Amino acid sequence: MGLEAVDAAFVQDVEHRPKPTITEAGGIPLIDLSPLLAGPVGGGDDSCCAALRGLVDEVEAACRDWGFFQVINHGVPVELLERVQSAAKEFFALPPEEKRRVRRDEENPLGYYDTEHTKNVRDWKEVFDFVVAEPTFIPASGEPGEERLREIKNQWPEYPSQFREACKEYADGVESLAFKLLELIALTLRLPARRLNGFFKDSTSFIRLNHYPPCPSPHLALGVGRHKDAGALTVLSQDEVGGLDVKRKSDGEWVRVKPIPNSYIINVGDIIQVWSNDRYESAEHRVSVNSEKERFSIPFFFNPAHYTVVRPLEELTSEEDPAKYHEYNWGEFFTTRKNSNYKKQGVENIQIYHFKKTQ
Ligand SMILES: O=C(O)CCC(=O)C(=O)O
Ligand SMILES: [Fe+2]
Repeated sequence: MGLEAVDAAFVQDVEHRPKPTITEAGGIPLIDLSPLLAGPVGGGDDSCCAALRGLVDEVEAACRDWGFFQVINHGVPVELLERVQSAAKEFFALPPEEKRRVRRDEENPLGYYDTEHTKNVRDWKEVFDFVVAEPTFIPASGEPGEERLREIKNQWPEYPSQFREACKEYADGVESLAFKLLELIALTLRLPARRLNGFFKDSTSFIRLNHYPPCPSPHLALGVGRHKDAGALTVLSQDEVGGLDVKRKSDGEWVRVKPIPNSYIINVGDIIQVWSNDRYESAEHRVSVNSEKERFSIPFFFNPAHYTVVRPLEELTSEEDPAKYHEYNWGEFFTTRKNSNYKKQGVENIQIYHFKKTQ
């Protein structure tokens, strides 16, 4: 990033700065997905069912108590991850002018950038974003009732030469894991396994390659400021350095997610919070940086089609348990959030609680 000392734009307000010591999150559930390797979530013979039921119970408790869990035996081939990790490392090691050839701008939100703001404070990171589905459409503006669409296009760098292929193959692998998790979550809500799949037909899912360079003032800045993920689910791979902190629901303490080789970190996003009418809550999280080691991570943001109207599922609401949210259009939300993260603004950006009904 070419910055020696921390520029004021990166400095967090005192109450949001990371403490010098942090608790390791021993309690974050670790879930073994091997019962899923046998076949589709909804089908299967009786021998798989006891294991699948056990798995559904574990996922339910994790979504309810944490909004976060880690999975192993997830079925994504490790070679796909290794290939995209080395492509990301090589890309971020390129000279700034080379990376800027695929820089995002106000027109196209995809590609390289190092100027993201979370809640109006600049993040200590550089990223490369690409969408999984080609073409991907979003509303032309975040204005309510906008009918014009705009295609957002991937921008691929010339170097490293295997970058595009590695990204695309990884996207396919991690997307199939996301669908399995979605089906498991549907089962935890006592819905048919495939109840939520249709929302992802024209998905706006995207993958972000994150690079957090060593930071001279890790007690003042954050790699990503505290936030909740706006989409349905996030499937994250982090390297061995560590730095992801989750706000523990039980006591509001920030706890560090321990890196586990060849695992994924899964978190419920705002859309599942709304669909489930608050049975599950998206957990607040952030990324701390350190002065010695750079860190790489790769989240897959599993997002529905832009035209999805997000509202509590009718199966999960009743007269006694009415919808806790006003409905909203996902494309509008997504476009508004993308625009506001691009530069510092005077006001808070769009948040899910803005749609909460007053009780
Ligand atoms: O780098 C990480 O571990 C998490 C990043 C994150 O939370 C995000 O990009 O939304
Ligand atoms: Fe996040």
